[in-house]
Amino acid sequence: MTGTPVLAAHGATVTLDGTTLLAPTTFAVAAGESWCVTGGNGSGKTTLLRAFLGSRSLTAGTCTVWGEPADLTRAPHRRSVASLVDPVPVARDMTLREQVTLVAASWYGDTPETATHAEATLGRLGLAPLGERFPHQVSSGQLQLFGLALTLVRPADAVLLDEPERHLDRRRVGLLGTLLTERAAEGTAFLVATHEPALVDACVGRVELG
Ligand SMILES: Nc1ncnc2c1ncn2[C@@H]1O[C@H](COP(=O)(O)OP(=O)(O)OP(=O)(O)O)[C@@H](O)[C@H]1O
Repeated sequence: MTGTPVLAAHGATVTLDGTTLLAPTTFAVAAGESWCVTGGNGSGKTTLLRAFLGSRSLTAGTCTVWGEPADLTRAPHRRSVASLVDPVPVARDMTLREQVTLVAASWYGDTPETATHAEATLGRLGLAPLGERFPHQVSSGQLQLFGLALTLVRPADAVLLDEPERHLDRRRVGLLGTLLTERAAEGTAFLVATHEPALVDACVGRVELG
């Protein structure tokens, strides 16, 4: 790899009261690469993603974004990283379209790009026909696609996804793999914790934990 990787872990380790949450882990993800994180239940996948988010402190080693420590308090870090790791806040009284548009507007402002990105994301995830519904009026899988829409509608150098296949049928998992490949081709780095072979196949690199 030449240049600074978007995401890099060097001996990243998390222990808590003598328990190992994440064993020492080292790898690097370049711009435009999608990597998966695999391993059994409790092997540390979510812990690793949270370390890159900056919401879980390491006890040894480093997790960096563009060579800087992952730190939620730094605005450049928050600008670089989009994530669907912990549940995204959802407004009960706004439609899916309004919420996706609101997130787009927070990045693209009062420009035509806001509607363009919102509609493209809703369309790509098959949510356009459900745009006028409220969150309680869609299924679990559709709610998962909505969470992905809120994550993917914004620009990001790196996208962290924790088991994005949750509640999705085979066709939607395939769609997600395609989306990942397309967005990576535009330069975004992906780190995806998954138990889904189709998503592993869509990735160019793999970190096996446990
Ligand atoms: N707050 C906590 N206190 C103590 N142990 C924790 C805490 N959070 C997680 N753990 C432990 O850390 C380990 C790693 O958890 P983590 O959620 O990262 O695993 P995972 O690989 O994402 O698992 P899964 O596939 O089940 O989602 C587990 O053994 C878990 O029990």
